[in-house]
Amino acid sequence: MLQTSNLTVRFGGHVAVNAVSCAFEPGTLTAIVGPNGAGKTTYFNLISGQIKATAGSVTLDGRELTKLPAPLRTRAGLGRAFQLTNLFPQLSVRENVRMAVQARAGAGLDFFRVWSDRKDLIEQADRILETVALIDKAEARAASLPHGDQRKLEVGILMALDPKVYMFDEPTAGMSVDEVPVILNLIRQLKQDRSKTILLVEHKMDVVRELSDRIIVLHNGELVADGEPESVIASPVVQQAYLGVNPEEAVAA
Ligand SMILES: Nc1ncnc2c1ncn2[C@@H]1O[C@H](COP(=O)(O)OP(=O)(O)OP(=O)(O)O)[C@@H](O)[C@H]1O
Repeated sequence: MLQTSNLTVRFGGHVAVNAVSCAFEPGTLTAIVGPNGAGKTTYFNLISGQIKATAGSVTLDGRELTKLPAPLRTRAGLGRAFQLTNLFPQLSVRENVRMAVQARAGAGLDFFRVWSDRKDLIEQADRILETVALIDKAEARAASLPHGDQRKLEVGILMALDPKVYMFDEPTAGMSVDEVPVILNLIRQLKQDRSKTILLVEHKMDVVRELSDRIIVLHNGELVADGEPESVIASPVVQQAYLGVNPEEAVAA
Protein backbone atom coordinates (compact mmCIF):
# COMPACT_ATOMS: atom_id res chain seq x y z
CA MET A 1 0.00 0.00 0.00
CA LEU A 2 1.17 3.51 -0.88
CA GLN A 3 0.71 6.03 1.87
CA THR A 4 1.38 9.73 2.32
CA SER A 5 1.27 11.14 5.83
CA ASN A 6 1.04 14.88 6.41
CA LEU A 7 2.90 15.33 3.14
CA THR A 8 3.77 18.99 2.76
CA VAL A 9 5.87 21.21 0.53
CA ARG A 10 6.42 24.95 0.78
CA PHE A 11 7.77 27.11 -2.00
CA GLY A 12 8.84 30.28 -0.19
CA GLY A 13 5.74 31.40 1.63
CA HIS A 14 3.37 29.30 -0.49
CA VAL A 15 2.25 25.90 0.77
CA ALA A 16 1.61 23.98 -2.48
CA VAL A 17 0.75 20.68 -0.78
CA ASN A 18 -0.49 20.97 2.76
CA ALA A 19 -0.40 18.00 5.14
CA VAL A 20 -1.98 15.51 2.75
CA SER A 21 -2.56 12.13 4.39
CA CYS A 22 -3.92 9.46 2.11
CA ALA A 23 -3.54 5.72 1.52
CA PHE A 24 -3.85 4.05 -1.89
CA GLU A 25 -4.75 0.36 -2.00
CA PRO A 26 -3.73 -2.17 -4.65
CA GLY A 27 -6.53 -2.97 -7.09
CA THR A 28 -7.79 0.60 -6.98
CA LEU A 29 -7.55 3.41 -9.50
CA THR A 30 -7.71 6.74 -7.71
CA ALA A 31 -8.23 9.93 -9.69
CA ILE A 32 -6.79 13.12 -8.23
CA VAL A 33 -8.79 16.13 -9.33
CA GLY A 34 -9.02 19.80 -8.48
CA PRO A 35 -8.76 23.21 -10.10
CA ASN A 36 -5.62 24.55 -11.77
CA GLY A 37 -2.88 25.19 -9.24
CA ALA A 38 -4.52 22.94 -6.62
CA GLY A 39 -1.30 21.01 -6.08
CA LYS A 40 -2.04 17.79 -8.03
CA THR A 41 1.21 17.66 -10.01
CA THR A 42 3.18 18.80 -6.98
CA TYR A 43 1.62 15.96 -4.97
CA PHE A 44 2.70 13.55 -7.73
CA ASN A 45 6.20 15.05 -7.69
CA LEU A 46 6.42 14.53 -3.95
CA ILE A 47 5.35 10.90 -4.25
CA SER A 48 7.66 10.05 -7.16
CA GLY A 49 10.57 12.01 -5.70
CA GLN A 50 10.94 14.79 -8.29
CA ILE A 51 10.80 17.27 -5.42
CA LYS A 52 11.61 16.94 -1.75
CA ALA A 53 8.99 17.25 0.94
CA THR A 54 9.22 20.01 3.53
CA ALA A 55 7.46 17.73 5.99
CA GLY A 56 5.60 14.44 6.14
CA SER A 57 6.34 11.06 4.61
CA VAL A 58 5.79 8.72 1.67
CA THR A 59 5.81 4.98 2.32
CA LEU A 60 5.25 1.98 0.08
CA ASP A 61 4.36 -1.29 1.77
CA GLY A 62 5.69 0.16 4.99
CA ARG A 63 9.01 1.19 3.48
CA GLU A 64 9.98 4.79 4.01
CA LEU A 65 10.72 6.47 0.65
CA THR A 66 10.62 10.13 1.67
CA LYS A 67 14.35 10.75 1.49
CA LEU A 68 15.04 8.62 -1.59
CA PRO A 69 15.79 10.21 -4.98
CA ALA A 70 13.39 9.47 -7.84
CA PRO A 71 15.37 6.59 -9.47
CA LEU A 72 15.47 4.67 -6.20
CA ARG A 73 11.74 5.16 -5.76
CA THR A 74 11.27 3.71 -9.24
CA ARG A 75 13.31 0.72 -8.16
CA ALA A 76 11.17 0.42 -5.04
CA GLY A 77 8.06 0.07 -7.22
CA LEU A 78 6.77 3.56 -8.02
CA GLY A 79 6.25 3.83 -11.76
CA ARG A 80 5.52 7.28 -13.08
CA ALA A 81 4.57 7.48 -16.72
CA PHE A 82 5.71 10.18 -19.11
CA GLN A 83 8.83 11.28 -17.30
CA LEU A 84 10.89 10.35 -20.37
CA THR A 85 13.72 9.36 -18.06
CA ASN A 86 13.38 5.70 -18.98
CA LEU A 87 13.46 6.30 -22.71
CA PHE A 88 16.58 5.84 -24.85
CA PRO A 89 15.83 8.02 -27.90
CA GLN A 90 18.53 6.54 -30.15
CA LEU A 91 17.52 2.94 -29.55
CA SER A 92 14.72 1.17 -31.33
CA VAL A 93 11.28 0.74 -29.82
CA ARG A 94 11.97 -2.96 -29.29
CA GLU A 95 15.36 -2.34 -27.69
CA ASN A 96 13.83 0.16 -25.28
CA VAL A 97 11.29 -2.35 -24.04
CA ARG A 98 13.88 -5.14 -23.92
CA MET A 99 16.17 -3.02 -21.77
CA ALA A 100 13.34 -2.47 -19.33
CA VAL A 101 12.39 -6.16 -19.31
CA GLN A 102 16.03 -7.00 -18.70
CA ALA A 103 16.36 -4.44 -15.91
CA ARG A 104 13.26 -5.88 -14.28
CA ALA A 105 14.61 -9.41 -14.58
CA GLY A 106 17.74 -8.25 -12.80
CA ALA A 107 19.82 -9.52 -15.69
CA GLY A 108 22.46 -6.87 -15.14
CA LEU A 109 24.63 -5.32 -17.79
CA ASP A 110 25.87 -8.42 -19.58
CA PHE A 111 23.45 -7.72 -22.38
CA PHE A 112 24.60 -10.14 -25.08
CA ARG A 113 25.17 -13.17 -22.93
CA VAL A 114 21.80 -12.74 -21.34
CA TRP A 115 19.85 -12.18 -24.51
CA SER A 116 21.34 -15.11 -26.37
CA ASP A 117 19.72 -17.53 -23.93
CA ARG A 118 16.78 -15.56 -22.61
CA LYS A 119 14.11 -16.19 -25.21
CA ASP A 120 11.51 -15.74 -22.50
CA LEU A 121 12.57 -12.12 -22.00
CA ILE A 122 12.59 -11.45 -25.73
CA GLU A 123 9.08 -12.87 -26.02
CA GLN A 124 7.91 -10.89 -23.04
CA ALA A 125 9.16 -7.67 -24.64
CA ASP A 126 7.31 -8.46 -27.86
CA ARG A 127 4.12 -9.27 -25.97
CA ILE A 128 4.32 -5.84 -24.36
CA LEU A 129 4.88 -4.24 -27.77
CA GLU A 130 1.72 -5.94 -28.97
CA THR A 131 -0.19 -4.76 -25.92
CA VAL A 132 0.80 -1.15 -26.50
CA ALA A 133 0.12 -1.48 -30.25
CA LEU A 134 3.70 -0.77 -31.29
CA ILE A 135 4.76 -4.13 -32.65
CA ASP A 136 4.59 -2.76 -36.20
CA LYS A 137 7.01 -0.02 -35.23
CA ALA A 138 9.37 -2.22 -33.23
CA GLU A 139 12.39 -1.35 -35.37
CA ALA A 140 11.77 2.41 -35.46
CA ARG A 141 14.03 4.65 -33.42
CA ALA A 142 12.24 5.87 -30.30
CA ALA A 143 13.14 9.47 -31.14
CA SER A 144 11.40 9.20 -34.51
CA LEU A 145 8.00 8.25 -33.07
CA PRO A 146 5.14 10.73 -33.07
CA HIS A 147 4.06 12.04 -29.66
CA GLY A 148 1.24 9.54 -29.13
CA ASP A 149 3.44 6.56 -29.97
CA GLN A 150 6.16 7.81 -27.60
CA ARG A 151 3.60 7.88 -24.83
CA LYS A 152 2.53 4.35 -25.69
CA LEU A 153 6.18 3.30 -25.62
CA GLU A 154 6.61 4.87 -22.21
CA VAL A 155 3.65 2.90 -20.90
CA GLY A 156 5.22 -0.21 -22.45
CA ILE A 157 8.52 0.49 -20.70
CA LEU A 158 6.65 1.03 -17.47
CA MET A 159 4.78 -2.27 -17.92
CA ALA A 160 8.11 -3.99 -18.52
CA LEU A 161 9.43 -2.59 -15.24
CA ASP A 162 6.32 -4.01 -13.57
CA PRO A 163 5.92 -1.39 -10.82
CA LYS A 164 3.57 -1.78 -7.87
CA VAL A 165 2.19 1.72 -8.43
CA TYR A 166 1.40 3.31 -11.80
CA MET A 167 1.17 7.11 -11.82
CA PHE A 168 -0.36 8.89 -14.81
CA ASP A 169 -0.39 12.69 -15.00
CA GLU A 170 -2.86 13.75 -17.69
CA PRO A 171 -2.17 10.71 -19.85
CA THR A 172 -4.14 11.94 -22.84
CA ALA A 173 -2.81 15.52 -22.89
CA GLY A 174 -1.59 16.53 -26.32
CA MET A 175 -2.87 13.37 -27.97
CA SER A 176 -4.86 13.21 -31.16
CA VAL A 177 -8.47 12.04 -30.98
CA ASP A 178 -7.67 8.58 -32.35
CA GLU A 179 -4.73 8.06 -29.97
CA VAL A 180 -6.71 8.78 -26.80
CA PRO A 181 -8.65 5.47 -26.74
CA VAL A 182 -5.42 3.48 -27.06
CA ILE A 183 -3.95 5.00 -23.91
CA LEU A 184 -7.25 4.68 -22.04
CA ASN A 185 -7.46 1.04 -23.07
CA LEU A 186 -3.98 0.46 -21.71
CA ILE A 187 -4.98 1.92 -18.37
CA ARG A 188 -8.12 -0.25 -18.40
CA GLN A 189 -5.94 -3.30 -18.99
CA LEU A 190 -3.62 -2.35 -16.14
CA LYS A 191 -6.65 -2.09 -13.88
CA GLN A 192 -7.40 -5.76 -14.46
CA ASP A 193 -4.27 -6.64 -12.52
CA ARG A 194 -5.68 -6.33 -9.02
CA SER A 195 -2.22 -6.19 -7.47
CA LYS A 196 -1.53 -2.76 -8.97
CA THR A 197 -2.22 0.63 -7.47
CA ILE A 198 -3.02 3.29 -10.07
CA LEU A 199 -3.03 7.05 -9.56
CA LEU A 200 -4.39 9.35 -12.22
CA VAL A 201 -4.31 13.13 -12.43
CA GLU A 202 -6.93 14.08 -14.98
CA HIS A 203 -8.99 17.12 -15.84
CA LYS A 204 -11.42 15.37 -18.18
CA MET A 205 -14.35 14.31 -16.04
CA ASP A 206 -15.63 11.73 -18.52
CA VAL A 207 -12.29 9.93 -18.30
CA VAL A 208 -12.29 10.21 -14.50
CA ARG A 209 -15.81 8.84 -14.25
CA GLU A 210 -15.08 5.93 -16.51
CA LEU A 211 -11.79 4.81 -15.03
CA SER A 212 -11.74 5.64 -11.37
CA ASP A 213 -12.79 3.57 -8.35
CA ARG A 214 -12.19 6.51 -6.06
CA ILE A 215 -11.67 10.25 -6.41
CA ILE A 216 -9.73 12.56 -4.15
CA VAL A 217 -9.98 16.30 -4.54
CA LEU A 218 -7.19 18.76 -3.83
CA HIS A 219 -7.83 22.44 -3.36
CA ASN A 220 -5.20 24.98 -2.32
CA GLY A 221 -2.90 22.06 -1.57
CA GLU A 222 -5.34 20.42 0.83
CA LEU A 223 -7.29 17.20 0.55
CA VAL A 224 -10.90 18.38 0.62
CA ALA A 225 -12.87 15.35 -0.59
CA ASP A 226 -12.29 11.63 -0.86
CA GLY A 227 -14.74 8.93 -1.82
CA GLU A 228 -16.57 6.95 -4.48
CA PRO A 229 -16.70 8.71 -7.84
CA GLU A 230 -20.44 9.28 -7.97
CA SER A 231 -20.69 10.86 -4.55
CA VAL A 232 -17.58 13.00 -4.97
CA ILE A 233 -18.60 14.20 -8.44
CA ALA A 234 -22.16 14.87 -7.35
CA SER A 235 -21.25 16.82 -4.25
CA PRO A 236 -22.22 20.42 -5.01
CA VAL A 237 -19.24 21.83 -3.21
CA VAL A 238 -16.86 19.89 -5.46
CA GLN A 239 -18.79 20.67 -8.62
CA GLN A 240 -19.00 24.36 -8.14
CA ALA A 241 -16.03 25.34 -6.05
CA TYR A 242 -13.39 22.78 -6.94
CA LEU A 243 -14.01 21.45 -10.40
CA GLY A 244 -15.45 24.62 -11.83
CA VAL A 245 -17.94 22.71 -13.94
CA ASN A 246 -21.66 22.94 -14.31
CA PRO A 247 -23.20 20.15 -12.18
CA GLU A 248 -25.57 19.14 -14.99
CA GLU A 249 -22.67 18.79 -17.41
CA ALA A 250 -20.50 16.66 -15.14
CA VAL A 251 -23.29 14.33 -14.12
CA ALA A 252 -24.38 13.90 -17.72
CA ALA A 253 -20.83 13.33 -19.02
N1 LIG B 1 8.79 24.62 -8.22
C1 LIG B 1 7.84 25.47 -7.80
N2 LIG B 1 8.17 26.67 -7.26
C2 LIG B 1 7.23 27.52 -6.83
N3 LIG B 1 5.90 27.30 -6.89
C3 LIG B 1 5.51 26.13 -7.44
C4 LIG B 1 6.45 25.17 -7.93
N4 LIG B 1 5.75 24.09 -8.40
C5 LIG B 1 4.44 24.38 -8.22
N5 LIG B 1 4.30 25.59 -7.65
C6 LIG B 1 3.02 26.22 -7.27
O1 LIG B 1 2.31 25.28 -6.49
C7 LIG B 1 0.90 25.35 -6.78
C8 LIG B 1 0.43 23.98 -7.23
O2 LIG B 1 0.85 23.71 -8.54
P1 LIG B 1 0.56 22.34 -9.30
O3 LIG B 1 1.24 22.40 -10.63
O4 LIG B 1 0.88 21.21 -8.41
O5 LIG B 1 -1.00 22.40 -9.47
P2 LIG B 1 -1.94 21.44 -10.33
O6 LIG B 1 -3.09 21.11 -9.46
O7 LIG B 1 -1.16 20.30 -10.87
O8 LIG B 1 -2.39 22.42 -11.47
P3 LIG B 1 -2.75 22.12 -13.01
O9 LIG B 1 -4.06 21.43 -13.00
O10 LIG B 1 -2.85 23.50 -13.60
O11 LIG B 1 -1.63 21.31 -13.59
C9 LIG B 1 0.75 26.43 -7.84
O12 LIG B 1 0.40 27.62 -7.18
C10 LIG B 1 2.12 26.51 -8.46
O13 LIG B 1 2.36 27.80 -8.97
